[in-house]
Amino acid sequence: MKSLTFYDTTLRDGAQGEGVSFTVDDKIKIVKKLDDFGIDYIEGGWPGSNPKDEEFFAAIRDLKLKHSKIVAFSSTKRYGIDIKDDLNIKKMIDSGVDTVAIFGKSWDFHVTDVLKISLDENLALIEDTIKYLLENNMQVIFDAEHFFDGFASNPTYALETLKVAYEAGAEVLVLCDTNGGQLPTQLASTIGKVKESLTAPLGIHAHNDSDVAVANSLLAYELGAVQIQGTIGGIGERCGNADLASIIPALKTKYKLELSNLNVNKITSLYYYIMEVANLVPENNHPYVGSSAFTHKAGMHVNALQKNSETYEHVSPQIFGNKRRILVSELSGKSNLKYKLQELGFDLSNFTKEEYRSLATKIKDMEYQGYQFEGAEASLKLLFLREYEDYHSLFGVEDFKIISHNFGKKTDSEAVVKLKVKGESVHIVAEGDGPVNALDNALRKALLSFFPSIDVMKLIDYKVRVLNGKDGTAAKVRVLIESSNTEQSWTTIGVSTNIIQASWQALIDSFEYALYLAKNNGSLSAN
Ligand SMILES: CC(=O)SCCNC(=O)CCNC(=O)[C@H](O)C(C)(C)COP(=O)(O)OP(=O)(O)OC[C@H]1O[C@@H](n2cnc3c(N)ncnc32)[C@H](O)[C@@H]1OP(=O)(O)O
Ligand SMILES: CC(=O)C(=O)O
Repeated sequence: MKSLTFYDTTLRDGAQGEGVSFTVDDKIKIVKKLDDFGIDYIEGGWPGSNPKDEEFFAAIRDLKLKHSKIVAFSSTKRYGIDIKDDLNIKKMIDSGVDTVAIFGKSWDFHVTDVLKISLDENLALIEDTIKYLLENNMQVIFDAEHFFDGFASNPTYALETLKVAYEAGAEVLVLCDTNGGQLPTQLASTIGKVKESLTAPLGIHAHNDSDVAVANSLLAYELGAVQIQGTIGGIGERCGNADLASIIPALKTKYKLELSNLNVNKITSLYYYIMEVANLVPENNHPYVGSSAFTHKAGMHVNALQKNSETYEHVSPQIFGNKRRILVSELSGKSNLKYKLQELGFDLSNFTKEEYRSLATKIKDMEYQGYQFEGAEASLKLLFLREYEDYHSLFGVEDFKIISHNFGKKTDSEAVVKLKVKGESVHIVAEGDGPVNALDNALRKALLSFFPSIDVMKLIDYKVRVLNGKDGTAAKVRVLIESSNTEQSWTTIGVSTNIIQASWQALIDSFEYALYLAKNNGSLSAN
């Protein structure tokens, strides 16, 4: 094995992360994505561990993969039994794969204190297991568990475990920083010494307990490792594994590797897909692939970026299928406003310097009051339309009232809203589970008879943030409402010391924006 290979263990070591529990279907979906991305090895699980992993290996047999090899994982054989009777080894062979990864003990302390056998007996476990798997036509990857701690404790023995594994027929020896305690300088020094006494192909499997698993993996590559193991998003036991969604982009752009088997431009979507399937919250500030990785807020930065993107981006987002985003906020100058408003579809050719300045001042004043436009682009767009364009809302708001009824343990709310639509006064009453729901129902009911297309609009998220907690129940709140139609979603904002008033503002913006979109795409079927 000479060229660099990527070994993904999201489905095995990733599944050892707290809160992660893949179904068989999840695992198969992830395999398809990893294969499409171009990962060389996908460690599917431990067939001897549980029925789910066993079922996964049965199901995966019929799946035609373009590139990836599926790997089954287990420990070396149990001490004191015939290998033919070792259920883990048997299930591994029966799993139907032709590549297996075996972890064996490389730390003398683990041999004496966990396996409770002699150092030589452990060497025999490694040798016998690998030879037996080869006799059963398997290719064997040897994971030298706790290799770095083992080398620090007893270098001769740690090296001996590698030599035995290699001589028995393992095709790559993976140096594992199982406890994740290695700092880059220690790790580099150990790999250097291993290379002085061994010419076998080496791999790296780094855990992230010291927050340097990515750095350690890149260093190992620099020092000649030909296999990098990791997980997408760095998920895994304790603090996780080396994150392939950082390692691969770094190898592509910093080390200038071709990586022609990998669809590096799909790594952003791969990351979000796996976080979704794993039911984990993606890190927006994840390097290279996070939605904030190329998001710029500071006015000075946005100004410079428009002159040359290299001023504030170390690499280009497009390489990873990510994109640049510009935020508008109290930290904006004219450059942010220009970029964002053009992106929102406005023609700014006649917009003057003074108009930019007055818009920036208005936004800064509103943010001082508690607004936050970076997360509420629909309200920002409406603000611009209302102030600078020949724009009229399709309805006017005259009044609203909320009454809450308490029936023992249950409270229902009733909203009365008065609108002006097409010159007509509309007076509607609607009920809801709470005041915001009642207002939403009343607005919807009032507008539906004039604009039936509003029917497809839904509220999908409602967030409240207290802005000055020290004022207790009199505190100012910021309400963000996310809504969607069949094609897109948008977020609107309201700020007030009255939560109902703040919600009402965000709701009004949300309905107004829905009608604006419908009018622009020709779906505003007015009666
Ligand atoms: C560093 C890593 O991440 S390695 C991967 C670890 N992953 C997992 O453990 C997840 C899957 N594990 C499981 O489902 C279960 O632990 C099983 C089915 C594998 C084993 O379950 P059990 O037979 O009940 O054993 P248990 O988990 O309690 O203990 C592990 C045994 O394996 C032995 N063992 C540990 N490592 C090795 C090894 N490399 N070679 C041989 N035996 C080993 C231990 O000494 C212990 O033996 P003991 O029962 O004589 O003390
Ligand atoms: C094999 C493995 O997962 C480890 O040593 O961390």
